Amino acid sequence: SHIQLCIHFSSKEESLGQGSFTRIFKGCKTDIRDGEKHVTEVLLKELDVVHKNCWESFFEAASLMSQISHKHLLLVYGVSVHGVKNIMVQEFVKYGALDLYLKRGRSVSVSWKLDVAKQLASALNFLEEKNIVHGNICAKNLLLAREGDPSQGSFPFIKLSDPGISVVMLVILDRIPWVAPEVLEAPDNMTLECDKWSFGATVWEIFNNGNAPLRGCDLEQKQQFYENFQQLPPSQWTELADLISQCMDYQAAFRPSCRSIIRQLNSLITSDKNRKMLCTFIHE
Ligand SMILES: N#Cc1ccc(Nc2nc(N)cc(-n3cnc(CCO)c3)n2)cc1
Repeated sequence: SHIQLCIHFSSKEESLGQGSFTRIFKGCKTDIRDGEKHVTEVLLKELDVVHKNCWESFFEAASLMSQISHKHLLLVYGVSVHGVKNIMVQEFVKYGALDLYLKRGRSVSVSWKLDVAKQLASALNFLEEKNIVHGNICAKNLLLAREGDPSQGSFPFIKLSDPGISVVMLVILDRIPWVAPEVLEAPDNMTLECDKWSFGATVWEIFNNGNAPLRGCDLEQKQQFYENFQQLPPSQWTELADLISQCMDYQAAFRPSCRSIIRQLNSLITSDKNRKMLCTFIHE
């Protein structure tokens, strides 16, 4: 059914931040259904006017997300074109982008991080089953809907955001080390395996307080990273480091399936529980 979508800026609040070539604002949308008014908080993602030529890619990202629905995929209500303004209307996710949340020094537990990684893996598994490539898996595109408080037994809840402007548009080098190396050769044949590479880089971010891998490296050094088949600095936790390096295998075909990723995450979760039990046991 055609949902009447009339967007109005509740107030043109200052930008909440930005994505690539976009600025984000908080707004609200009013739906009129069977004569009743429903006002919903929304996130307005506005494509910078200077990057208007990317509007196809911007809308491609929006339509990707609106075709499918899954609990860990961001809900995209629609798009609106006002003159030169291209705006994507998304559900407003309470705590925003995960990288900023982690950088703000929130101390979160290992089990919190593993739970987030597992939620991302299940979103990837869902996309893989539909043979849909996301193309921009990274902590900036993970949105935190619930903080979770393990002492209360509640867990975090994340939503995977739209991929944003396609990697072909962006300076591909800017996406190293999230973009799989084979994409540099052929940018338009992104495969499901590319998302597995990005999954590895994103888990690395989650376990490094949201800090971007290769932070501070210039474009030359980023290119060297791939040319020399380098790996990210491994975690002390060998099993975690193994999972990340399996995902970031330079041979796309060797990267693990989503099922294998989820299986390995489950065993990390179990060994983390055992470690905690052992610690409490020893301290008692
Ligand atoms: N302080 C604060 C605060 C900011 C934002 C939100 N909420 C929200 N909801 C969304 N649907 C998308 C995003 N979002 C954030 N950064 C990007 C660009 C990278 O994707 C997208 N943020 C909540 C709190």
